[in-house]
Amino acid sequence: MAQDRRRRRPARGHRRGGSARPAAPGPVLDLEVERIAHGGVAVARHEGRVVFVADAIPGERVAAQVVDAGRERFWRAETISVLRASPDRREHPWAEASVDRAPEQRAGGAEFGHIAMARQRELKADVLRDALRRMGGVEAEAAVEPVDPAVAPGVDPEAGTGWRTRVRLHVAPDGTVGPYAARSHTVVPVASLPLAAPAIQAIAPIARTLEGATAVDLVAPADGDPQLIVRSPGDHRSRRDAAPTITERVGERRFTVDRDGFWQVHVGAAATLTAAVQDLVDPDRFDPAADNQDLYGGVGLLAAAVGDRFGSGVRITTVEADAGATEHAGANLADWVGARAVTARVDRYLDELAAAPDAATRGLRGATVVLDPPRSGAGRAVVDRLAALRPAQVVYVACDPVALARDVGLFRAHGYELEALRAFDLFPDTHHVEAVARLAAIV
Ligand SMILES: C[S@@+](CC[C@H](N)C(=O)[O-])C[C@H]1O[C@@H](n2cnc3c(N)ncnc32)[C@H](O)[C@@H]1O
Repeated sequence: MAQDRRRRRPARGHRRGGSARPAAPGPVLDLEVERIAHGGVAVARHEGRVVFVADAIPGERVAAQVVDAGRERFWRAETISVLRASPDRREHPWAEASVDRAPEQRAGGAEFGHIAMARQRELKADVLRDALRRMGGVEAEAAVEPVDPAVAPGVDPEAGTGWRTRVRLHVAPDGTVGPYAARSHTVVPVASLPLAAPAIQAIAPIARTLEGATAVDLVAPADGDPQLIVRSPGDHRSRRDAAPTITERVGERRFTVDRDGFWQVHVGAAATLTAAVQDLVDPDRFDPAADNQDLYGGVGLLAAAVGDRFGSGVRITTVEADAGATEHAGANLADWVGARAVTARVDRYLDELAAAPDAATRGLRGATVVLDPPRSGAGRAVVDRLAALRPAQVVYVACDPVALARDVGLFRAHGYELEALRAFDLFPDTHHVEAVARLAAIV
């Protein structure tokens, strides 16, 4: 039943740029929360209409402020008080992200922090299973595994804190430094950054004002000092300037990475994905002499995982759009004479493979492909091209369950089946989850 408990207060934050907060606030509703949806919001119903409600746990009853009553089919709402708490509700480890604060003052990026860790992982598994059923057409079970403390020293997987090695803070026009509030571009001042690695917590300029800056990037590499980069409107690097680099590590293996380049965010993520890819490549289908591929390869992390698993004779090509990353991949993979790094967009690279003179007889037949696309997934353009080249198996590393599920559906239409699936809690206290799947050519 609709109850006009309280009208929305105007935001008191420090704004930069346009706000994602819609301009049509509605009533405060009393909602029974049903389940979690992709994106971390929960699903409830009000008079037949779906309401997506933030900061609520399935099984709870909450009072929630509707923030976009203008929509016909569904509304969005934010929890303003918990009327019947789930036994899994806990005190948020980040006070500034707590449901006790007004929604417009809640720090973003920790939207699951109010949920006990074990339940966070169950909810992520629910979303993954549901996406695979609806979009991939498969029933698949995968528990979301916490990061093994052995590869993330000092990080307690049951606390969900201290894991982020990359943090972007924003700077408001008055110089206030902080994260954006959830679902907005309002900079929220904070006294701490508990999800960040301790090295980042130690240098984050959250108590300072930085007038004229737009953002601050903080990076804690495995080796060397943490980095603080202040971004300003006129920033640009000459093409002739060498990009600053850092060193990351998985076990004893070192990787050179551009300081601004891509590297997995959780302190234990690179080691976790290395082990997962090594586990999910089916050795019976692996041919070291085939034209194996690491697509969306970054600086070669997962090509190295395959190389370390199958030995120095492995042939593998890592393909990446960012030329700086490919250059590092070439050096990072120097231990394998059969490894090479190519700068290309994956779809165009696959077109070139398909056009090669021996494509029909050889192509990727018998090859193993590691596929680790950005959040939007590989998509039809890449899946159709790749499947036409008939690799024996594809190990798909995915940070978005819905994009993975869509692409699993596309692969299945080409005669591939989902054979194995694991999932990892590489983003504790957020709704994000990483999955690694093996698709094998069946027909
Ligand atoms: C999720 S990251 C994975 C990188 C690497 N596998 C790792 O784990 O470190 C995705 C990578 O794909 C690259 N990328 C994005 N779109 C691409 C495209 N269309 N073709 C090739 N690479 C692309 C990005 O630059 C990024 O390095």
